[in-house]
Amino acid sequence: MYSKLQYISQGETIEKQLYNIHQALDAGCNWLQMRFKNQTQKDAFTLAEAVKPLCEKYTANFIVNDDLHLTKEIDADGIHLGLTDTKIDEARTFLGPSKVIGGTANTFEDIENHVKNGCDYIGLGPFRFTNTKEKLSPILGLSGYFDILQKLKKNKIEIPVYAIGGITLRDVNPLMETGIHGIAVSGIITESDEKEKLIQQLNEKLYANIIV
Ligand SMILES: Cc1ncc(COP(=O)(O)OP(=O)(O)O)c(N)n1
Ligand SMILES: Cc1ncsc1CCOP(=O)(O)O
Ligand SMILES: [Mg+2]
Repeated sequence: MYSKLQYISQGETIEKQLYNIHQALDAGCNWLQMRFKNQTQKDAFTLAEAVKPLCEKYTANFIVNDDLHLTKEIDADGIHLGLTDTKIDEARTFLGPSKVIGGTANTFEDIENHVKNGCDYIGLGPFRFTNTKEKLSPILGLSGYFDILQKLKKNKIEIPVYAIGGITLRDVNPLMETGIHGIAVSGIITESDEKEKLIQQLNEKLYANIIV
């Protein structure tokens, strides 16, 4: 089963990224998306080369944001692609069946298309405004998730959906009630002074109804 908590990395330098990633893994994250925007290919590769063994050490899934060639070159576990990034079907052809491919969605139709094109999970958002990303799609709010998840159920479309965008601890219960699989967060973990405690609290809520 896909982990219910994804950590999306932050940091403007290789050092800051590595620090944030290491801290998040050490505090208990087991799904990492390396998001290193506006960088040279060389720096992105250098960071990915350091992140790969770290994720292996912590047995965390290593997902690369945006960069198809880097995903293949570094042999990451997968990639996350947005609505204006490489198309999901092209990525599937390029990466093969074993890599995880995630796709961003803002509407039910986005999810329908992604599923048709071989996507493995959806990042649905934004839930609310966030400073972590520029040029946000329309904010969904709780009612947006509720409507889209209801439509998925009605149309018998099954794919893990992650809520994303400005999510805090107290949003987890109401979001999970809409039928999402989990959450993808960046700011709350990066900025927390008590990461281990926060991740434990998030996981308690995310896995509350799972019987092992
Ligand atoms: C899990 C998850 N969901 C959505 C996004 C956003 O992807 P995208 O729209 O391509 O924006 P950037 O992250 O590339 O700025 C994501 N990264 N992860
Ligand atoms: C990458 C991305 N895509 C939509 S919102 C977002 C940022 C999520 O980060 P945060 O949890 O800090 O709002
Ligand atoms: Mg993108």
